[in-house]
Amino acid sequence: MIKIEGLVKKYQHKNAQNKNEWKTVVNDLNLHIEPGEIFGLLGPNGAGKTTTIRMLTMLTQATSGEIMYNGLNVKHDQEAMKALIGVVPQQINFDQDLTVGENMELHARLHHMGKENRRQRIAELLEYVELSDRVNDNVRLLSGGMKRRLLIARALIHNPKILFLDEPTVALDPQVRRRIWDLIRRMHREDVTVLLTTHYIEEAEHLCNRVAILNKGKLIALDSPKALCERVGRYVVEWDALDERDFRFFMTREAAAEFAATVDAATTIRRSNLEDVFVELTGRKVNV
Ligand SMILES: Nc1ncnc2c1ncn2[C@@H]1O[C@H](COP(=O)(O)OP(=O)(O)OP(=O)(O)O)[C@@H](O)[C@H]1O
Repeated sequence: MIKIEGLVKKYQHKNAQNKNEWKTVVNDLNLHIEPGEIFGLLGPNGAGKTTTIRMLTMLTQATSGEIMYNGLNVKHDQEAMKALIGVVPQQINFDQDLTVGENMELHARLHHMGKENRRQRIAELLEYVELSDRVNDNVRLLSGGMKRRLLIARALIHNPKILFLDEPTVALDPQVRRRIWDLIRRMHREDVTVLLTTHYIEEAEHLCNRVAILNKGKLIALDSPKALCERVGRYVVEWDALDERDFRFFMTREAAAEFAATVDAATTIRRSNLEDVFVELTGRKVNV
């Protein structure tokens, strides 16, 4: 179980008058994530997702608040916690002069793994992410999707129980994205708790058991994707109004169809999605 209580992060920055002031980028975040969940932090650019992951993975210190993993506290048990977690960063950060196998080896040594254990685990993980045949290639030769898969393999080297992925499929094409999703689902089946950030609505809908929507550092909604969609209405009627697309939500397809029949324009009826939830809650889209 991951327990996040009253988490706050403030950064100092210069305001328009060139004076130092504090900006709160994560604002009193409270979350409990159950073992075995795939949990998504969803929000637009600048919502505070990466900063939250950085605090959870001990890359930056919280200004205040508590983070606990299975009863261990980030402030006091860093070494034990590092053994428990794996991190897939947003930036691809391999040693560019090394091969696929050497990058894995380096990481395994950082985790103080013995020689035989390293050899076995690296072979097993490269097979897992379907990169065994690239073991002797320089990492520069890998495609974007292969690099992401290798980042995942590297993060799993020490058998972590919790895996953090920051925008795991950013800039990948849809087919490659689906392959990464399969990999994440497979880890989930193998009892790894997954916490990922994304600004892809579809990713959150397909993968996550629960989603926390962040906006300007604040938690604005928390539930399963289905329950969040039901909160606004299961169906949407859309039509072209004067200079924009207008829409209304309904709980049943029948109610949506009944309303659509009264609209003096061509209408579309569709299921609601997390993008609709986001627009309803914040008045803006996730992907802008
Ligand atoms: N080291 C820093 N110093 C000052 N401000 C920062 C720092 N890191 C992040 N911020 C600010 O904190 C806010 C939240 O950034 P963060 O990267 O956590 O958002 P995000 O939701 O992950 O967005 P993205 O999808 O763009 O990564 C932004 O306004 C950003 O400019």
